This record gives sequence, structure tokens and C-alpha cells, in this order.
Amino acid sequence: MITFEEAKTRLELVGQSHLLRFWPELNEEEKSLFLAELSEVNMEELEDHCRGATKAAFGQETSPRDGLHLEMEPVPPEFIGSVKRSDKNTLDDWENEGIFQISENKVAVLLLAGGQGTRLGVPYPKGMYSVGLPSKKTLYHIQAERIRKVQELAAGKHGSKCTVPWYIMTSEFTLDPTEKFFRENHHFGLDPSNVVMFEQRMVPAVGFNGKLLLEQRGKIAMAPDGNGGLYRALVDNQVLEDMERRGVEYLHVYCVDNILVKMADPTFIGFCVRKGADCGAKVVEKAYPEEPVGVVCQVGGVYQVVEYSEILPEMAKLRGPAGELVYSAGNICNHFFTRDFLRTISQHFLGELKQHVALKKVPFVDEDGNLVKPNKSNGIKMEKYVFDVFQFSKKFVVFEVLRDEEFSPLKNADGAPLDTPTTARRSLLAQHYRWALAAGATFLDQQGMPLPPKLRPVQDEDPPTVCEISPLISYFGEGLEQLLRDKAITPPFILDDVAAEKLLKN
Ligand SMILES: CC(=O)N[C@H]1[C@@H](OP(=O)(O)OP(=O)(O)OC[C@H]2O[C@@H](n3ccc(=O)[nH]c3=O)[C@H](O)[C@@H]2O)O[C@H](CO)[C@@H](O)[C@@H]1O
Repeated sequence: MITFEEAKTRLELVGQSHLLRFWPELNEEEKSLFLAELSEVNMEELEDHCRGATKAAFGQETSPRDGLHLEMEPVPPEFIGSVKRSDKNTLDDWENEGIFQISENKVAVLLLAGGQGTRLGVPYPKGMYSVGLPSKKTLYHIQAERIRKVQELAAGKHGSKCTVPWYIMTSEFTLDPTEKFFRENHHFGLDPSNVVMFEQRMVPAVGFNGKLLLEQRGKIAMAPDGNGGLYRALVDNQVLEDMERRGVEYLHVYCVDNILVKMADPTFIGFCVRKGADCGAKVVEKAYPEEPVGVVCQVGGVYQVVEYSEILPEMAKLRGPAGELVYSAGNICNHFFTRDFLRTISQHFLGELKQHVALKKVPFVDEDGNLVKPNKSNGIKMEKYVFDVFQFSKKFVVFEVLRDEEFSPLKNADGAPLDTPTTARRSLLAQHYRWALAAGATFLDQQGMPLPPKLRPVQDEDPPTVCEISPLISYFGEGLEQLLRDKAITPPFILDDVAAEKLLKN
């Protein structure tokens, strides 16, 4: 660890000595923690970081995206593999391929869970959130059970026990609580050795004058380096080596907040493997121009995602002859990578990932040592995005799935119009209601009379009845006929192991 004198000299050299202005007031523990933090800072990189941040932020005001829209082109429809437009045989073939790869232990999932979840506004990691399902399951719980089920499906089909390792990228904010939560919940029935958590790096937030901000009198304001920090974190934590040791070839990367996420989705994996892809993205048709999803498109002939915060509104609104959105391939943050592709990125392209700039309200300690929570932007955060590696792919594919079945993100607190705990809960319960009806169940009202089926409940109303199906019973609607055909169900209904046993006996 460096000494105070060393820290002072180094910070003076890069014009950041103001960070030490409260030094005399810190107690011994605070001093030692602060010196430990400063010891980790690479001063040369810091200087570049601050210069880069102010330049990028200044550039942003003068609209650097002017050129972008001229080079944007939509993904040609024929390039997109589609659940909607493919026949059953083709879909079965992709699914079988994916299940086979899972049974061979070649597939892992990787969760991006280092974000701060600012919009949802809870003080703990988003995966620990419960959207109010009858079972009270959290997002992590649901995801873990889907892994268990997909392992079971693959093992059942190919007769050999198999594992889908779960890699979880956390950050300084989320690692400890996530680890604790998993331990307390016995890893939701998964073998702890197959749940691998690792941490992404943090980067300092920069004030508009190029100076770092203090979040406490002895602590720099830092933020995770964006979900594109994944690639650096894979190297820092030797995650690719772990995958190699386990024989993992294919990775399904996803973001934490989509309650409908198909973990290690066999159809998506199978599609990508069959196409010989090294990199792929799942999309849904974008719902409306302002929807906060990135769009997969080409820029200068190269596939990439233009993020919702960076697309020009007039491009987002552009419509084709039939009134459809031209840029409609909405990114749902579900990606496919081969391990080889990730190795190439980590060896050759780490330094080439674009830095995205965001102006944010960063709480800071003012000249008098008081914590200020600003009500307008005062800091620049630099982030990398996970999808910015698409441009380095040799064989990139896009796979379109149905929104009702696969995308309902939890972004905002209740009270917001969309992407809230309520909309997420409704999406899941509506899906399970559809599955139960398709399997032949009839639901009864409180008087015991059959309820007429209502197949398309919408997100702004509750499904006609409460039916929740445990992922341990069905991964994606399969296997329900034997339990539910011609059964009259009295809601609320939770189809778990116990209920399944009873149904089988009746
Ligand atoms: C950059 C990116 O992928 N943007 C996508 C993200 O946007 P959006 O802005 O919603 O992204 P979030 O901030 O929710 O982050 C996405 C995921 O990345 C994780 N995370 C974030 C920051 C970080 O430093 N570390 C980290 O692991 C979060 O925990 C989350 O699981 O999801 C949308 C769909 O829901 C997509 O349409 C957007 O194109």
C-alpha cells in the first residue's frame, strides 16, 4: 500500500490533489481504507480517463451522432432467424440441437448482475427482488430453477447427468449481498461449485471540470464499468479458463431483470450452433419508437446495437411502407457467444471497446464536507456495453422471439407505466395461464363455474385467474398435459411438486 506522501505526489502530478482535502479530518481506519483505494488507482490511466470523459461529454453536447444515422441500416428480414416465421420441424430441430449440446456439458449461462438498478430504486441487487408472485419467488430463484429444469430435460433425453454452470458477474455493489443471498437460500438447489461469481471493475465518475468526485470524505465516487466490463472481468478472474476446464463451448449471456428469460435457451443455442455462429443476439419486435431498448442494425455495413440513449429520435420513429418501424429489432440483452470468440475478444480487442458516456447525478461531498445529492447532472460516467463486441464477430446471427413469451423486463418501480414489478408479474402469470389452458385445464370461478378462457390478457390488466407454474415442473410449457388435461382448477393455483403429485393421483 502506498504512503500518504506517495499518494499526494501522484495525485498532484495528475491534477487531482483536491481528493486529499479532508485528510486531516479522517480517522485512522478511514485513512487506511482511502490509501488502499488510492493504491489501486493507475494514475496514467486515470489521467486518460478524465481527459477522455470530459472530451466525450463535451462532444456529446455538440451531437456526435450526426454521422451515425447516415450510416445506419436495418437488419434485412431474411437475415433474422425467427420463432414466428419458422415451421415446427425447424424449431424442433434447433431445440434438439441445443438440448444435445446441454447434455454434453457444453453450455453455460452468464448473468450480468453488476448494475446498480437505480431506476427500480431498491438498496439490494435486482435479482433478489420478488415481484409478488403467489410463490414469493425472487428473480434469482426463478432463474436457478430454470437451470435445474433444463439440465433435467437434457439428461432425460440423452440419459446422462449434465451441468449448466451459472456464471454471475457482480460488482462492488452487488457481490457480497448476492453471495450471501445464494448461501442463505442453499443456492436454490444447485450445486454451489457450479455457481461461479466474479466481480467487474469500477471506474471513477468525473466532474464536468475533469476532477474526480468524492463520495465520502475518504472515498472516490466510483461506478461499475458497464456491462461491457464483462470482457475485462473474464480475464481478471480467469473465467474462460474455468469454462475450458469444464468443457464449456457455448455461452448464453443475459441480463438480470427479464422475468421470462429462457435460461440456456435450447432453441436459441441450437439455432446459433447450427448456423455456425460465434456471436448472436435475441431480439423482439420493438413495441413503440421510444421504447428503451437498443436496436440491432448495421452501421457502415457492420452489425451492432444502437442503444436507445444514442439513437436519434427521428431514426427511432422511421416507418416503412406498411407502417412498421424500420428499426424494429429490439435488443433484449440475451446474447450467444462461443468460448473461442470470447477468447479472441480478450486477447485482441479489449482496448478497442467503445466508451459510452452518460451524464449522471452523482452524490458528492462538497467543499465543507457535506454530502450533496444533486438534482441535475454533475458527473460523467464512462461505460462499456456488452454488445459492442458484435462488430468483431466473423459469423453474427440474429434470432427473433415472441415478446409475450420471452421479454418482460423489470426496470422501474411500481407507479411507472411500464416494466414494473406489476407488469413483470402479470406477464409471467399470463404465460402460465396460457400454458395451462393449452394443456387442457379449465379454471373455475369462486362459485365453481367454468371461467371462459381469455387468451390474450394484456399487461395493463391482471390475467383472468392466478396460476403459477414452478419452473421445476415446466421449463417452457412442456410436460403439462399429463397433469392438467381435462382438469378443473380452482384458483389461486400454484403448480409445484406437491400439487403435481396430487394431480397425478387424481
Ligand atoms: C448496454 C445494454 O446492454 N443495454 C441493453 C439493456 O439496457 P438497460 O439500460 O435496461 O440496461 P441495464 O442498466 O438494466 O443493464 C443491463 C444488465 O447489465 C447489468 N450491468 C449493468 C451495468 C454494469 O456496469 N454491470 C452490469 O452487469 C445489469 O445488472 C443488467 O442485468 O437492456 C435492454 C433490454 O432490457 C436492451 O434493450 C439494451 O440495449
